[in-house]
Amino acid sequence: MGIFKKLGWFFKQEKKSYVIGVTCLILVSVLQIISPRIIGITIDDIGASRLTMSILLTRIGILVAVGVAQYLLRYVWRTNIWGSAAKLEKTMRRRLFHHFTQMDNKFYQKYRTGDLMAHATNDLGAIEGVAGSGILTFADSLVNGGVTIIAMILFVDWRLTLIALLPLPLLAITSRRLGSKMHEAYKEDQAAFSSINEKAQESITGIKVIKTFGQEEEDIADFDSKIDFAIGKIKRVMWLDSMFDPLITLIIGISYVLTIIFGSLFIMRGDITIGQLVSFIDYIAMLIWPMFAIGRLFNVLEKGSASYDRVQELLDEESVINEPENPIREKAQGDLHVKVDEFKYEAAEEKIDLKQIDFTIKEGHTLGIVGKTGAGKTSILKLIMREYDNYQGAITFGDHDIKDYAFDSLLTSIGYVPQDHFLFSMTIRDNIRFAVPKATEERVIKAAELTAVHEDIIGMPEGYDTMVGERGVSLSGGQKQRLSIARAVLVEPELLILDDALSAVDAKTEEKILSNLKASRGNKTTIISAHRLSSVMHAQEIIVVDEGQIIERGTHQELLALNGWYTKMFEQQKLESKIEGGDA
Ligand SMILES: Nc1ncnc2c1ncn2[C@@H]1O[C@H](COP(=O)(O)OP(=O)(O)OP(=O)(O)O)[C@@H](O)[C@H]1O
Repeated sequence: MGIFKKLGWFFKQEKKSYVIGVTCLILVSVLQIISPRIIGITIDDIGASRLTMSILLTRIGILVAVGVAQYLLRYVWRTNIWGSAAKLEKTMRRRLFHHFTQMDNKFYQKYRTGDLMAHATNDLGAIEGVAGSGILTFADSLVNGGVTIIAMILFVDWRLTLIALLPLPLLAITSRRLGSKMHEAYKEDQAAFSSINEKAQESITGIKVIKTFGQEEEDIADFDSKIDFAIGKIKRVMWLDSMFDPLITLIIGISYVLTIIFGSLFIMRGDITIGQLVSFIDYIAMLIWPMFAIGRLFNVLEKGSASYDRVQELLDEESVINEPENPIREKAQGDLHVKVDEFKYEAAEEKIDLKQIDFTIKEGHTLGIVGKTGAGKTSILKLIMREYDNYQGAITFGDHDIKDYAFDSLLTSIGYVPQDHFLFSMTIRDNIRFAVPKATEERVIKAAELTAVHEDIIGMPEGYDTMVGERGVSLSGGQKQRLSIARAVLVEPELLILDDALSAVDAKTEEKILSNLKASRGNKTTIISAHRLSSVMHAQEIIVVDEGQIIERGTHQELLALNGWYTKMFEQQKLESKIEGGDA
């Protein structure tokens, strides 16, 4: 029942619909007791030879009117209660999705995609169940059951009612016990479902790797073990659930036996008529559903409650990256100054991921960041994009610290092209104009030309209308990279960040893209992080990062003169491209 309290905010919000719905449910229950009563009276009238045609027709008329009224009332409660339940699902779905969009990297490291998907599907479905079938079964079991019992007392005999209901406490005791077990079992069941979801998502995404390494059998075995585990959990839920139904059948059976034995005695003693006993037996039949409803109610409520707790746990997670109270809403632009004294991904870890990083990029200039893999290049870029706040030092963009800007002001000024590019399941055109959905065709084409991908696109069967993503055309790594750059370039960002974004394009195309960018971006700033030194050669400043620190800095010429890591790499790469027959 705690879930009703947890969802109190929603029931308050939808008070009107629920009052109408539950009132109609009560009226249906009240109308329901009329038919057995009329049948009972009619049987007694037949026994006493009192039944005339006009009485019979009047009673048939009443039965029809009751039937029609029930039909209409049922329609009203259904639309009100089911309609509200759908609203709850929509509200929770939006709340959860909005929360997902607000969360930081740590959140996505903690929760896997499959787990989040399980929350957004199964759990929300179970919560909706409370507002729909939960309320229905709750009202039905209480109202229907209550009204029927009152009818039994009023129209037949209170003693017989008491006798027939003797087995009921058994139901109450068992329901209480099973309820708490069900809550725990369902929580475990949902956690197991999350882990299947995670596994399925990972296996589908990584299917190429699995196949390449011939790990299909192992992956299937792993999946099987997860399914077996989940089935064990589901079985327990079903086992607990299935305890209710036989119990209810048993209780009803005992009630029938008691009714026949004591009802016959009461007739013989002249306390009730045969017609009243017939009505009574009808009323007992009418108690079957409310009793089953109680069983289902516990199931629905415990599932809903466990799911609500799971979803609430996600909603309670707070992002550590937040906007200040009065954020700066002007567009971030100007010189970029990065001064990071120390940064660790995990405060508890000893390893320092960045230290003494200090550089300024003048507005309109280009900075190159190079260094071996794992040196800290991407980490610097992540800090500029405010993915982490827990560093010592300050990063200013224009006149303000990046932490003082509204997210929108800072992030719309930055066009970021990550190493692991991601294209959506939409047309090439929509992928390019993702951040500016209303961009004209000219702007889209210009962005594609700048990034040397236009020719590739028009060579595709449906040109810019070609679908990409999971269900679309297969693109090469280089094409994907160039589309990702086009998407960022179209925004004309104040700061364009290319994070090893040209690694899959050949040296000639890279040169073309870089010179296009240089010519088109005027006084806008660019950061290029790369392994291939030819990507950064023309930058006004290049920093060499190693183990989270800047070990060399200067222009291409200055760095060559240093005769350090940069020079060594440059010579090595020149040799490699000569061997490959390239001309970079
Ligand atoms: N989310 C994270 N949590 C903890 N450590 C991380 C995280 N991301 C990166 N690191 C660590 O920070 C260090 C620097 O990584 P970073 O990705 O910045 O290197 P990089 O120079 O961009 O490497 P590459 O050229 O291979 O992309 C690495 O030791 C890496 O393991």
